[in-house]
Amino acid sequence: TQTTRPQRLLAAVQKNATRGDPRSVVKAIDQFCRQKEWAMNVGDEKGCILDSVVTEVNPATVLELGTYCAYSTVRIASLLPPHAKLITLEFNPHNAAIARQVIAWAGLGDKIQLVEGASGDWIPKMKEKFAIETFDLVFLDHWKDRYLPDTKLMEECGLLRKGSILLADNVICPGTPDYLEYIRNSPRYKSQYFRSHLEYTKVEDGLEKSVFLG
Ligand SMILES: O=C(NCCNC(=O)c1cc(-c2ccc(F)cc2)cc(O)c1O)c1cc(O)ncn1
Ligand SMILES: [Mg+2]
Repeated sequence: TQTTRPQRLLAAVQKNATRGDPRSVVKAIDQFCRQKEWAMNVGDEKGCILDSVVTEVNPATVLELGTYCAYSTVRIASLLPPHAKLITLEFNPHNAAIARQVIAWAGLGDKIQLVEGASGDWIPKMKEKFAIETFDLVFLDHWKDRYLPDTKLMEECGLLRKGSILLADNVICPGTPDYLEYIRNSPRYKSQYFRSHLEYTKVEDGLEKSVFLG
């Protein structure tokens, strides 16, 4: 029977990446997406911007919304300090199953907790379920119409502290107009746009980095 794109992406990781070497997993996925099939990973160009933000923030707690095949999950976790924790939420059970295997191949199982379900359901449970106070860094890369409601929900649930960083993918393509409007005009955030391109293409896209001012 026909395989899915996430299954073919996982096969490329298992074929071309070295077990326990997260950067080789990232490289294998980028090669697959450039040479074989496009997939909606943040990619290598925006990935370099993501790397620079992660190393600058040096977060102890990270929340990723939208795991997909765990490309950015592995990319972020490979840069975290020893006892840091990354929680990643994925709605789609098939994607989650593939992501778990990519994370395992990278050898990052002890840094990453993958949670299956809808972000709107899980965000209010974060504190009690995962003994989290606040997140130092949030990477938004899930459904584009969930960025704004989930950001408001994180504020309401006290998951952001003065200095928490939100980094949002795809603010141009596919686009998150309501989120951009809110975050750029809210007195509670200081925002900065990093211009780039949609993964593996020449189409404009970018990342929006926002500091929560408390
Ligand atoms: O997270 C869930 N989907 C992936 C979100 N990510 C995207 O949709 C996404 C899309 C694109 C993209 C860009 C151009 C184009 F022509 C087609 C797709 C790029 C990206 O970089 C993304 O991140 C999800 C699934 C589900 O069933 N329920 C809840 N959430
Ligand atoms: Mg994206």
